[in-house]
Amino acid sequence: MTSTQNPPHFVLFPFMSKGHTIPLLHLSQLLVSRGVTLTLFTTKANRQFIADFLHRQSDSISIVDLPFPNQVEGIPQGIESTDKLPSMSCFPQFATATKLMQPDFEEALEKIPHVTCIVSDGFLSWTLASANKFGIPRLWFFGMSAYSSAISQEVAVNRLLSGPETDDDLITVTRFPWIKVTRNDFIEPFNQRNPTSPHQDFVMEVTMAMMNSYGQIMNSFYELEPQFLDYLNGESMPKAWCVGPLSLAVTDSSPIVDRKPESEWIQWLDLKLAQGCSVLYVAFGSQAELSSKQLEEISKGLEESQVSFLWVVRNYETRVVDELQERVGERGMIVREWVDQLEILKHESVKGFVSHCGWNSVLESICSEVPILAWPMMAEQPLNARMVVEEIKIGLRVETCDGSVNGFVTSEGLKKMVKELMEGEKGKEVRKKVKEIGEAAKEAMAEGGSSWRTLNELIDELQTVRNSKTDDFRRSAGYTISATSYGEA
Ligand SMILES: O=c1ccn([C@@H]2O[C@H](COP(=O)(O)OP(=O)(O)O[C@H]3O[C@H](CO)[C@@H](O)[C@H](O)[C@H]3O)[C@@H](O)[C@H]2O)c(=O)[nH]1
Repeated sequence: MTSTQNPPHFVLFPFMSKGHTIPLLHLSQLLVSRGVTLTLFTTKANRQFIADFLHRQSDSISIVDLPFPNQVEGIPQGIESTDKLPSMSCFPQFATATKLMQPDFEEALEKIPHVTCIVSDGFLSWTLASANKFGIPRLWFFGMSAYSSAISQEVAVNRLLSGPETDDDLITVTRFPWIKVTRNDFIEPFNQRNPTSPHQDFVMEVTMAMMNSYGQIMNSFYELEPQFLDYLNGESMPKAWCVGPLSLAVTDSSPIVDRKPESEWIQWLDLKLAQGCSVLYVAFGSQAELSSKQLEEISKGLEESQVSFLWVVRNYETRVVDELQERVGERGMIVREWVDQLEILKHESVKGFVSHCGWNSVLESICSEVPILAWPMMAEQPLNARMVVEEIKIGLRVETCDGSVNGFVTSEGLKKMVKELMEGEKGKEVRKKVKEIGEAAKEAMAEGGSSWRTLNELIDELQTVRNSKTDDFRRSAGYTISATSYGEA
């Protein structure tokens, strides 16, 4: 690292959603191990989760909690995290409400001397205005893969979704012609022929802030998706810095991770290992919503597959899962609490993962060398599922009854693919592949690896920029893009 006047101090502001917060907490750990001090912004109700995640004794991290806006239409009082929302349809109101935090954020920012940069979630686009006010470079973090970012960009720029007759027609992605997508791979407002909605305004604000920021931090590693990362870095976008998989920041000797006493489910996994049983882990992230009918089919499919399974459920109808637990006895375990997913995936008995393909889950599966049975449910998950199955080939896909990306999955469709993943020939192939990619991930994060070097370069570059004579750091990045020029692209 270059010798400088002021030691590096990063401000981190994660979005109030577990899938967006956790990777930034892992990044905190990597930054602290490189001598960076941090101020982490959150809200009062999220503080405990963050404090529990990080070691309380760490002098290098200060947590500042800001009040979450009161009386937001459609958001029940006291809800400050997307996993607690009554429904994900409230997401646009929730995300838009965060703008009201800007004055408090700026008041707190004023008191922090010598901030090197602000790393904030892509959804907190208003933090760019705050960063500009204080002359601080802003980087955004989304927690998406380069693959899904690149495909989404190509599809939007070339207006590929305005063409197909049906939502399941295959569309060739212009710059990546071996990749075919459908309109069903995208959520609102991206899947609309002529997107016009308040959600679309929110997306435009996020995009404009991204284009006028210093760069983005990506939770991925170069060797996993070189064409897609080269594409993003070749376009007129701020630079993407690939510094992951961030979950590899957690090692058994990690200084800032709290160790918890052994949980009931880890004891159950130990027992399964001793009995020589392979376990299927089933989890759909922190915010997926399942209908009662779909829940019944999953229960039936898991029961009839005859495999040992550990299923982590969230806010689901308890009757269905209680009955399943009774029927399968000790062959299966259903957990309703927040678990340490990484610890589960790393357990030697776990040999398969039925996943919604949230990007953190995909990376955690890669790092634990566990193949995936992909069942995308929302957000960019259908694209992640395509990447997992068709591009990097570390997983299979559940069968939907109509063959559509987001179709209903029957117990038969689930059972058949669970058996293939755990016992079949295709399962063997993806298991071999995920092992290779898992090893490459560890190399990328180890000393001298691509992600290790990139993070060092990023810290050095930001330090140089901040300690240079000019305050206009944006000039060195060489871009200022207006809403009009993006709209015309
Ligand atoms: O009981 C639990 C449940 C979840 N997790 C962790 O929570 C995170 C969940 O992240 P992810 O697998 O990405 O799922 P979501 O919470 O659904 O993530 C949101 O954010 C991701 C990153 O932007 C997107 O890829 C997803 O589509 C979006 O739904 C992972 O680190 C899990 O290990 C736990 O540790 N314990």
